[in-house]
Amino acid sequence: MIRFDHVVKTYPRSTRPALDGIDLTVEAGEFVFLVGPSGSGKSTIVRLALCEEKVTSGGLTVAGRDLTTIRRRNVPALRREVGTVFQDFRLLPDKTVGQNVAYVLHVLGETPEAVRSAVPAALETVGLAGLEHRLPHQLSGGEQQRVAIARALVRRPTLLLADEPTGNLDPRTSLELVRLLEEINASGTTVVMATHDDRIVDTLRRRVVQLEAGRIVRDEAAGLYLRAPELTAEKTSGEPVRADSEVVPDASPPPTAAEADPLTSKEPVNTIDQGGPAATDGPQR
Ligand SMILES: Nc1ncnc2c1ncn2[C@@H]1O[C@H](COP(=O)(O)OP(=O)(O)OP(=O)(O)O)[C@@H](O)[C@H]1O
Repeated sequence: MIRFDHVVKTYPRSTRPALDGIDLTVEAGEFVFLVGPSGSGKSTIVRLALCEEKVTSGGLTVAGRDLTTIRRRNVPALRREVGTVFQDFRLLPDKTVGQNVAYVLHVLGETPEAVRSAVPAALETVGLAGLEHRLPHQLSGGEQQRVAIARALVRRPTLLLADEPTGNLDPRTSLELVRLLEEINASGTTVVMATHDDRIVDTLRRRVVQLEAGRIVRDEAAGLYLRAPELTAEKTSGEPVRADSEVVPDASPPPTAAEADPLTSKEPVNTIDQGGPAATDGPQR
C-alpha cells in the first residue's frame, strides 16, 4: 500500500533533511502508528504520501502509484483513494455536517442521489446519525473529528492517513476515536496514524514505527510508545522540548473550502505536469 525506498526529503532552504533515508513498507490492511518527538518527520511522511510534497531522492509508491513520477493530472485520483484526518479537523465552519461530508462527493461529480445516500451512511458509521444539519461549532471536538472521518470515509478510501487526529481531544474521546479507526481498519482500510499519544499506542498495541531526526529507529509489531533516551536527556537538561503528550490548541483560522479537504486543496507541490518536470525541488537523482 505504501513503500518508501531510501527516501530523503530536504525542504527548500533547510540544511538538514527532514527525512534521512527512510525505508518503510506498509501492507494493505495494516494499522501503523508513527511516533517520535516533534520535528522527527512524521508529518513529512504523511505529506509525501499525499503528494503534497515530493521526495528529494529515493522511491515512493502509494496505492500502486509511483509518486516520484506521478503527473499532476493523476494526483486527484490518488487523493480519492487516500482519506485524511488532521488534528485541527479542517471542517468548513459555515457548512452543516452533512454539507461538509457531501462537499467532496460534489467535487468528484457524484449524482445528487448518490450523495443523498452516501452522506447519512458515512455519518452512521462514525456514530453521528441525525446530526447532519448541525454546524461544526454546535459539535464537541470529538464529534467534529468524527465528521472529518466521515468525510474521509465517504469516498471509500483504501488508505487512511491520520496526522495527530486526537491532538485536540481529551483522553476518553481520543480513545473512542481511535477505536473507530480500528473498526475502519477491520473493515479493510489501511490506517497510518502519526501520534504523540502514548496512552493510545499502549492501549492498541499495533505496529509502531518510531522516528528520530528523520530516521526510523524502531519498527515493532504490537509495540509500545517508548521515548528515546535523547529526548529524556533534552528534557532534563532544561531545553524547551514539547512534551510528547502535550495538547497544542490550534490557533489557526478556519479553513477555506479549498483547504478543508486535500482532494481539493493544495496543488500537488512540484508534481510533474503534462508539460514536463516541475520547476523546483523535484527528485534529484
Ligand atoms: N515546510 C517546511 N519547510 C521547512 N522545513 C520544514 C517544513 N515542514 C517541516 N519542516 C522541518 O522538517 C522536520 C520534520 O518536520 P515534521 O513536521 O515532519 O515533524 P513531525 O514529527 O511531524 O513534528 P510534530 O510532531 O511537531 O508535528 C522538522 O525539522 C521541521 O522543522
